[in-house]
Amino acid sequence: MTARGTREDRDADDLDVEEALALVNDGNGFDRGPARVPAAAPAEGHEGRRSRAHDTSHRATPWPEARAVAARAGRAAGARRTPVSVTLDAALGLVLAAPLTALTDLPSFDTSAMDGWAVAGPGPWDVRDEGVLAGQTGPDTLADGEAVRIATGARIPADTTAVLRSEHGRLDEKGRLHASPEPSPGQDIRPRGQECRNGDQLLPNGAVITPAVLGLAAAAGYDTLAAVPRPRVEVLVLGDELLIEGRPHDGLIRDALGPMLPPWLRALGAEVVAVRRLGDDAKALQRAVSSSLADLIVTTGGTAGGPVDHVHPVLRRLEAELLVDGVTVRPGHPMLLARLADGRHLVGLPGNPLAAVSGLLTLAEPLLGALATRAAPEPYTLPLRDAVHGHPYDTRLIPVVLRGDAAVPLHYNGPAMLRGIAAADALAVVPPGGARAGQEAELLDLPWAAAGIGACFT
Ligand SMILES: Nc1nc2c(c(=O)[nH]1)N[C@H]1C(S)=C(S)[C@@H](COP(=O)(O)OP(=O)(O)OC[C@H]3O[C@@H](n4cnc5c(N)ncnc54)[C@H](O)[C@@H]3O)O[C@H]1N2
Ligand code: MOO
Repeated sequence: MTARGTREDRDADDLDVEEALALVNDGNGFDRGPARVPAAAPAEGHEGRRSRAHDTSHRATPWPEARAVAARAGRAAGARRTPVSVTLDAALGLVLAAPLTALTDLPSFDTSAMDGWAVAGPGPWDVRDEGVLAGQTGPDTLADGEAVRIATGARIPADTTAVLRSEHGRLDEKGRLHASPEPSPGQDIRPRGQECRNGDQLLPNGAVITPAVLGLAAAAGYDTLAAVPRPRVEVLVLGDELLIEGRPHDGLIRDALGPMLPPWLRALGAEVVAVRRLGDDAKALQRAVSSSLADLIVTTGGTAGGPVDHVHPVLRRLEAELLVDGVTVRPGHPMLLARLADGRHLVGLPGNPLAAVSGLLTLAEPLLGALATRAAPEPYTLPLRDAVHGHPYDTRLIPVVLRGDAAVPLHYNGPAMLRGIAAADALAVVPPGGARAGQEAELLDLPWAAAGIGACFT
C-alpha cells in the first residue's frame, strides 16, 4: 500500500486545519504521550455495555470481508445491467460500456500548428492575396514559390512544404516573403492522423469518463457515449422521533441522515431517485421496499432488535437473503446487506449517524462502485499521528484529517456524533486492539476530500 492523497503544501491551509482540529479536539487535546495501545479499551460510546457484535459474533461478518461481499454482490448485479447511450453532458463519472474508438482521423486534415504562412518550395515566396483562418477553406494547392497567410488550426493547402511562423518571416518592399531561419520541410504542420486514425481504439471498455475523456470523445466525433448507467438508489429514512426542521424538542431530534445521505450517495456515483421518510411503520416499509424500482434501497435506523426496529422482520417477510447481517466494526456494527428476491439490494444503515456513515463506506460504497463497474480505489495507508484506542474484537473507523504525511485522529467520533466526520478528510481503519502513534493505518477517503466539493457532485 502506498501513501497518496496527502496534502503536502499546506501553508495556506494550515490555519484551516488548525481551526478544524481545535474545534473537534478541544478540551481533551491530543494524546501526545508515549505510544501505547490500550488493550481491550471499549470504543467511545460503548462503555459499560456488552458488545452486541460480540454476543452475535457467530454471524457478524469481519469488516474486510463485509466490503468484499458487498463488492461481489455489486459485480454480479452489475454484469446484468444494460448499457445506455448518454449525451456527453450527462456522461461525467460514468464508465464506458464499449471501447472509445476514433470516428475520424485526428487531426482530420493536415493542420497548421502556428500562425504564419504556408510556403511551398524554397523562399523567397510570392504571397497570395487570400489568407486561411481556422475553419475556412483556403487555396487547394500552392505552387512552388508561393506562400499564403495561415492561422493556427487552419487546413494546409496541398503541396505546402512547411509553415513559416510569423516571427520568422519578413515582407520586403515588393511584398515578397523572406524567412530567417528557413523552415525545415514539414515544420509546424500537424499531419492528418498524427494522433489517431479512424477506427483506432483510444480508450478501453471500462474507462471512467473524466472531463478529459469527454474532451477526447468530442474531438473524436462523438455526440453520445455507451456507458454503464448510474445505479439508482432510493433512501428510506425510518424513525418516528425525527424532525425535518427546527430545533430538537420533547425527545424529538432532527433527521441528520435525510440531508446527508443523498449528496453523499451522488458523490459515490449514484442517482438518488427518492428520499422517503416512513417513520416506524413496518407496513409502510414493506410496501416501500417491495414497490421500489431502485437498484439499491438504503434504509436508515431500525436495524437493531428494539421494539420498532422493523428492518429484519420486513426482510424476513420479503424472503430476502441476508448477505451481511452485522459487521465487526465500530461504529455501525448492526449494518446489513440483503439481496431481495428479485435480485435488487438493500443496505440497512444503523440509525446512529456516524454508524450510518460507517455502513455507507463499508457496504454501500463497494456495492455502488461494482454496480457502476468502476474499479475499486487502490487501498493506501498513512501513519497515525496519535495512538487510537481499539475495540477488543472489532475494527474501528475513526475520522482523521490528513496533515503532511500523517493522519491526525479526531475526537467526537462516537456513533451518534457527526462533529468529527464533518471536519475530516478520511476515515482511518483501526484494527482490533487499537493502533500506536506512528502505526500505518488504511484510509478511506471521503469523496469530496480528494476531488473538491464541486468535482465529485456531478
Ligand atoms: N440492546 C442493544 N441495543 C442497541 C445495540 C445493541 O448492540 N444492543 N446497538 C446499538 C447500536 S451500536 C446502534 S448503531 C443502534 C442501531 O440501531 P438502529 O439501526 O435500530 O437505529 P435506531 O434505533 O432507529 O436509532 C439509533 C439512534 O440513532 C438515531 N437516529 C435514527 N435515525 C436518525 C436520523 N435519520 N438522524 C439522526 N439520528 C437518527 C435515533 O434517534 C437513535 O438515537 O442500536 C443501538 N442499540
Ligand atoms: O456502534 Mo453503533 O453501530 O452505535 O454505532
